[in-house]
Amino acid sequence: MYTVIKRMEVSASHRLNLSYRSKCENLHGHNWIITVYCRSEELNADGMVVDFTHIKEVVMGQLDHQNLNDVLPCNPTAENIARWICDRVPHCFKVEVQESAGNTVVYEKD
Ligand SMILES: Nc1nc2c(c(=O)[nH]1)N=C([C@H](O)[C@H](O)COP(=O)(O)OP(=O)(O)OP(=O)(O)O)CN2
Ligand SMILES: [Zn+2]
Repeated sequence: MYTVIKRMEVSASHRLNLSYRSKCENLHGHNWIITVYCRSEELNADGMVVDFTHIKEVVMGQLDHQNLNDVLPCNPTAENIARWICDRVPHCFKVEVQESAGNTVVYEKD
């Protein structure tokens, strides 16, 4: 079994739509540290599970320096960001989204 791990820093903005009053309803930014895990028993013809560059294109290409409310079709919480990435990267089984030093979400496929 091979595991590819790609870590990236995404600078972006968001505002959360919440059912309670919160400062997070206001537009603000984070430097999210995003770690993507991909796993496969087999390598492709290029000898890879998935190219690091492809993972970067999916994540950075679509999220970096964007307003995540304009990109995700749902509330851009760390949980939804993690799921959104996992659904788009080939062979991805886990995504960690660290919003700040003390706040991290992990999404894993069943
Ligand atoms: N489960 C989640 N909780 C919260 C999320 C989230 O995505 N998932 N997101 C937010 C907001 O993005 C908010 O901007 C977080 O702001 P922050 O200042 O980091 O939050 P805290 O004050 O709780 O963090 P400290 O590290 O304690 O300063 C809020 N919640
Ligand atoms: Zn936030």
